[in-house]
Amino acid sequence: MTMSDTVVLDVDGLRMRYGSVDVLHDVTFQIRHGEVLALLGPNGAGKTTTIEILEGFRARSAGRVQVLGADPAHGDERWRARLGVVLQSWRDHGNWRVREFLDHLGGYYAGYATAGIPRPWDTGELIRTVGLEGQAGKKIKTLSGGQRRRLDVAVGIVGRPELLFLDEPTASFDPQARSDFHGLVGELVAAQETTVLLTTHDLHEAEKLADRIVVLSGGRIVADGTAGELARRIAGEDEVRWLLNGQRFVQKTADSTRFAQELFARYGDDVQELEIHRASLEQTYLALVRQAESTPEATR
Ligand SMILES: Nc1ncnc2c1ncn2[C@@H]1O[C@H](COP(=O)(O)OP(=O)(O)OP(=O)(O)O)[C@@H](O)[C@H]1O
Repeated sequence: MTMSDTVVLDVDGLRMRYGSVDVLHDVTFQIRHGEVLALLGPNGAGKTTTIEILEGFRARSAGRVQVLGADPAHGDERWRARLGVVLQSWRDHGNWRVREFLDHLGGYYAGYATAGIPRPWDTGELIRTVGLEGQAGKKIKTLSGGQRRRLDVAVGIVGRPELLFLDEPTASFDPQARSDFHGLVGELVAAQETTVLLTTHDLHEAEKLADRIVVLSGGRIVADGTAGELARRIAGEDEVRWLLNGQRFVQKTADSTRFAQELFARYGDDVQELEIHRASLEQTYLALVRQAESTPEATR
């Protein structure tokens, strides 16, 4: 995947209030072309609200938002054709057959093709890409859960979106379907250079797919960086364990690679059973959320 410096999504000081309750406070982040960004956060943190504002489905209370160069509150059809949204699961159109349904939806995008981006995606090629060749002639209502999710993805990308929104894409997937889906998104990003904004509660998914992670807690961004950067900042140090002349040692260090090099330089083959434990994204995430939740409102 190539990431460029072009900012495709720019959120600055975003606020959202439902009635008298503020649910987003001064949310600021950017996404660059070709980047996969995972938006993480506990239930009620404001992820779906943020995504809906960015998609143009919900009006914000304040702040500046630019998505593919336009304000989503005023995005026209041409702008919308450049976005892809993978919804929770396609329940309608059960009597349509997979190929005719995708053909039909693709028709909406034909007028929005550009010199660089042929729209829509050729239906046969799209069906192969999402792995539904065997179901192309079947009615949607006869598809299994995993096959439906593949269809959801096909619906989301039929217009070859420049920016793809995935809101909890693998919730309720079995491990095989989840793994297939991750492969599919990885291929899409690599081949099409699509930019992706993903929300998930699955930290392995975030670690696997995302170049960058933004953590939202109580409507505020509490962290923004790569999984490695967040781990180093929050969990701090790696733990190195080894056995030397029959004795066990444990050492915390900020630079475990250098520590191990020095250990071998000093003791050579006498160092045995070396283990390096890095903080997992899960530990980091839980620490971040705990820290945010224990900070008094007035000091944030
Ligand atoms: N239409 C609405 N009217 C009033 N309050 C709402 C509305 N939609 C969401 N909220 C509130 O806004 C807050 C943020 O909700 P949101 O759905 O954006 O969170 P989330 O991070 O997506 O949560 P989850 O992980 O549970 O999906 C919550 O406190 C929720 O109760």
